Amino acid sequence: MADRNASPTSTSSADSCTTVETAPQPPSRSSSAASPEMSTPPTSLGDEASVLSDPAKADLNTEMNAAGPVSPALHDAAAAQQPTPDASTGSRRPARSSRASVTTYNVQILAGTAIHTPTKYLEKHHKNVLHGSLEDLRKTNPAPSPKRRRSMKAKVINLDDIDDPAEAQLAIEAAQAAQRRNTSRLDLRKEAFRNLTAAGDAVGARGAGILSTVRNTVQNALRGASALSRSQNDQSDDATDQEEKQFLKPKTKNWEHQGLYIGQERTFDARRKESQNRLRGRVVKSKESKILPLPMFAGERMLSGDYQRDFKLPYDVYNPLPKKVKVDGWTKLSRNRFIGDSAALWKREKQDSSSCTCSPEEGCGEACHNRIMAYECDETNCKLTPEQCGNRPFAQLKKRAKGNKYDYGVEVMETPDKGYGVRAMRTFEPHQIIVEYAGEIITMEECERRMKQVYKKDKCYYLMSFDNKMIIDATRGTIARFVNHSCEPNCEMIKWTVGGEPRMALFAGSRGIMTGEELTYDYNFDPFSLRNVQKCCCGTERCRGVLGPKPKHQAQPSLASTFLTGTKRKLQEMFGSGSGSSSTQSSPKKRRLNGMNHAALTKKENALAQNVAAQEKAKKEAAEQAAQKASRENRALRRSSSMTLTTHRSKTVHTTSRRSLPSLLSKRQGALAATQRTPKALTRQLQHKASVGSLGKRVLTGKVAKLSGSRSSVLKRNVAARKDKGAAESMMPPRSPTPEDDVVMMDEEQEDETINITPASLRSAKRKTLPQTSLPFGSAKQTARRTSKQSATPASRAANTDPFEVPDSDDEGAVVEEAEGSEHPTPRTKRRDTMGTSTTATPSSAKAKKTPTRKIAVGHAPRGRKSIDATHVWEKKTGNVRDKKTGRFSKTTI
Ligand SMILES: C[S@@+](CC[C@H](N)C(=O)[O-])C[C@H]1O[C@@H](n2cnc3c(N)ncnc32)[C@H](O)[C@@H]1O
Repeated sequence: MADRNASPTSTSSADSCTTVETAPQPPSRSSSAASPEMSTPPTSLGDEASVLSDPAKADLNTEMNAAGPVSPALHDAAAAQQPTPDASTGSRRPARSSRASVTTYNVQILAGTAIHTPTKYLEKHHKNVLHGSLEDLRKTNPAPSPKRRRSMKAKVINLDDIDDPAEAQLAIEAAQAAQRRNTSRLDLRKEAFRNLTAAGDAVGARGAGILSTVRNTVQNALRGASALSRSQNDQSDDATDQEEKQFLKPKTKNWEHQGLYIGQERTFDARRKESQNRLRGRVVKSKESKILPLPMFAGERMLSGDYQRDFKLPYDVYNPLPKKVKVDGWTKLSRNRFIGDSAALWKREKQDSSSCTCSPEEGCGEACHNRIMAYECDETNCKLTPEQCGNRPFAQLKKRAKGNKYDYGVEVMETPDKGYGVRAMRTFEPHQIIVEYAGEIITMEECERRMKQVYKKDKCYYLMSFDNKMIIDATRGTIARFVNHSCEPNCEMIKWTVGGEPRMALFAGSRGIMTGEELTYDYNFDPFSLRNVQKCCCGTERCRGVLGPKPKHQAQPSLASTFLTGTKRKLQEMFGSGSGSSSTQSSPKKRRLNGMNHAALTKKENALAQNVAAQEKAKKEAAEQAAQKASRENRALRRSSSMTLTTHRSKTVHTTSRRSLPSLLSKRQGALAATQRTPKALTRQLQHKASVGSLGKRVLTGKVAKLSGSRSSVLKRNVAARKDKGAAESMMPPRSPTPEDDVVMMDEEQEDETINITPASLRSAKRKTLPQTSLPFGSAKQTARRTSKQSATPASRAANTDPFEVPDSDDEGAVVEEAEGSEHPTPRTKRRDTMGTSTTATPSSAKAKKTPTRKIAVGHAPRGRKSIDATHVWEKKTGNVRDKKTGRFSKTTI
């Protein structure tokens, strides 16, 4: 070991393999150079103690300064003094480290792939091999400051000064590393200088002058280079310090410096797609002024108009959920799946063959037929390409699902009081599709079974009624199942037909959706039983308090609906007085209401019930108001009935004018026609009217008689009575029909029709009345003729007889009628029908006979006026002029 220690000191890093040359040893020390141990330098830290214990090595000083590398000349000299292994004796090749002149390279270092931290510096290594962990070392010897480190570099470190062997080792390694850094470049320069000197020697005195100039230049350059190198070193140290500082400092967000509009041009519209914004930005960019106006002039402008703009918050500002929410017990399905019998029972309706006729310019926009009907366009029903067509929301959704999560655009979130919810991760345009509501399609029976058995303890239900009386159960379904209810929602759940199949999806409302908004829609929730009524926590201004059904739209009460609300049945419904009646029992809605009433009484302390009670109260108040209104109407009805009936009894016609009577009669016929359709309803109505008095009873008898078969007898009697008094009547001053008259008639008719009238039927009736205005007079006349010939029964003909008209024997089969309720009588064409009785008809009335529902519109003045116009047109067209006295038409001969 002693001999080995006497070998030329060279330390090598196991990892770097770079030979570090140290000062040459005096020859005396290399006396035992031939010793084989000499060529075995300490290669492991295990040898460290022996190395450091060697006095020869302990004396060794390592130069650490930048100019430290030994010149090759010196190096060569030293090499010359080095004992060479005895060729004769040395059967062994000397160790590589002993060949001081040989420079070894580490390919990893040269390639830059070397690991920076040699194993020996690693914590574990130090712990095991050295004295304690690096951490402890660091504590006892705190790292020098960068300044001190620099000064240390300039110093020659005497290893004797270092007590701690580990630190000594580190110092040596650091010195070697520093030397390595500096030598490579400087060695090249020195090499160049040496070559020049050698060249000068070679060329002799002649070229010495030139070469000395060159040498001076090189020397200067070298000096500059070394200065540069030093400054570079300093700079690199500074850069390292900077880096360290950067590393320690927490990262700052861009938006903290640049504001909420970061990356958003002035033209940015948060509701548009990124691509659209980019496109828009490119167009408008050139116009934008880069200089901001002074605030004193711009304040108002910036607060309003074009300058007011939405911004998009960076995701990490609004995202309070850094972690993805994991929902237990949710099996994700991405499309509908039939369960049990549902597949067999499902009626696959063929999609209507209607196709849109949009042009590429229109691009299936708002006016697209398919869009209006909530049909998705595809190649079978739209001739545009997918790129041109703007009505393929489900296809769009499919494409989005393949993109990243921001394309998909929704994520589950946790709400404070509603459990999970769904939030937008992007903006959505108004009415843009967001996510499909898909799940298991089950039958009603299966739904009931699941409710009773599987979900009986659940508080959240994911059931939604679907097409074909089926239910979508999204307990296993898409993320749409988590969308919560709101009384003022920002989305809508809409059923679409896609490729002939119905599908449900959530669409953005008319306001669009901003990034980060919670998505909601109105559940219009049917709780099935009071036990399921849930308190609503939507927190909106118009919150209904419970997850209950939507209140019916409070439309402006039309004249017809006003009368509808006045009927007995409606009143009974509202007051619930007829709770024992079959009609009340049969209505599930009413059953629910009654149930809710009962529960509200029993659960006094329950806040939920209070809400329900409040709703009930509001409903009752509304009903009371309606009742008051109805009683006013009833009074009017009584007055009017008694007036009309009085005239009948006393056989004096002094309350109806010549003009109004026919219309009155035709209205009665309308009522009669209605009674034929709904005898039960009439009976109820008559029972109600019976309470009016004895006169009412007469009417009641009469009407019941009609029901039993002799429906026209009463009218005939009345007509006869009127005929008797025709002359007297014609003398009477004509009385314009009062609103009360109209009320009576409308009420009668409405009451008769009540059972069958729905808002839809009203609408359809309205629609049916409209075309008459555009009906060509001639065709109407023909229709009327046809109608009178084909459908008029003797009874109806009798009923239609105008008591004030003298039958005209000349015009056989003509139909004559006066516009009902018209203030201006329509010129009448009077024809005798085959039975010898005359009927009246206008274009409109002719049609009315075909469509009895039009009786609802009896008494509308505009119809009369329009008929007049039509007659005039006909007169003009045909050249026939009506004789006002006879009412006949004759050809004008001018
Ligand atoms: C279809 S789930 C919606 C997702 C549900 N929040 C969850 O955590 O799974 C319907 C249930 O959510 C709750 N919910 C939805 N909207 C609510 C609201 N506005 N107020 C209170 N609860 C609500 C009710 O419990 C309801 O039965």
